[in-house]
Amino acid sequence: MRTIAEAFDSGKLLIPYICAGDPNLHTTAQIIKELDKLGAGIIEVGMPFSDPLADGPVIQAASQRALASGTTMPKIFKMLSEIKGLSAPIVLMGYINPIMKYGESSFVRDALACNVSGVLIPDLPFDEGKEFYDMCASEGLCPIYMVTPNTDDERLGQIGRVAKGFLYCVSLLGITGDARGPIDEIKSYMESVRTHTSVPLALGFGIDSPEKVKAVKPYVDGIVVGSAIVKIIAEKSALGERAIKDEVSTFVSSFLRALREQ
Ligand SMILES: O=P(O)(O)OC[C@@H](O)[C@@H](O)c1c[nH]c2ccccc12
Repeated sequence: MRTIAEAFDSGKLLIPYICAGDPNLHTTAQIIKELDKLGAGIIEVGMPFSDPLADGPVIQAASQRALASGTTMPKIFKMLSEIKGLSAPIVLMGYINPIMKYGESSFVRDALACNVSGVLIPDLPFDEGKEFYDMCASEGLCPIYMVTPNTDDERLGQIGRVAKGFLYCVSLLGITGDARGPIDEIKSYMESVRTHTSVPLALGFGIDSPEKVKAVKPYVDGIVVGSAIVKIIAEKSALGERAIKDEVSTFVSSFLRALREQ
């Protein structure tokens, strides 16, 4: 498996997000392997939570389905530990409550044991989470920080200096799956973030078509696509694992083509 830095060295990355356990963990493992095979640069794996406040209706519903199918953190770790030979690094996305319940240091230890490269916690701001994030960084698990179009220069500077792996630039003030993203001023937004950090910049929220990929790719190093993929998984769920995998594959391939086309 590559490191996050090695992944970005290979070019601009597509970073698909899926929710672990939606519709079940066996299917999640198959989708992860398929995304890796297609050329996903990094794979963001969400840990379902009952109250996912940064998420829009599509990912909220996925979280509910995943919890209903019996998904827990130990089972997610087990699923990840059984996948061999991935080249895309895995970033775990989750809310702080379940991580605290699991135990912060156990979480870091178990994530590293199944080769997780980074962790993204939308409800733990970098200053409040300093102790936890420092522990992650010193153990070799990249804390992935988020910035938004209204993060001021002082804070951008503070975050930019300590950022590890990549910086997650939220494309608008909103929640996941917001089709209005990204904001019109995307060029100046990304240029301004870039003056504050040396790590690669990934843009996410509301990027739901190959056209949007083409529009933003000059300014970014990576593009996160979540709700658009999760929607397909939901739509194909009743048809079974094979149908989900095929449909996700076709869809993600069109995004990869848009990213790679000159
Ligand atoms: O769903 P979108 O709009 O494509 O945005 C990516 C997003 O899903 C993924 O990165 C993510 C899922 N849940 C989150 C919570 C906070 C931040 C980011 C996320």
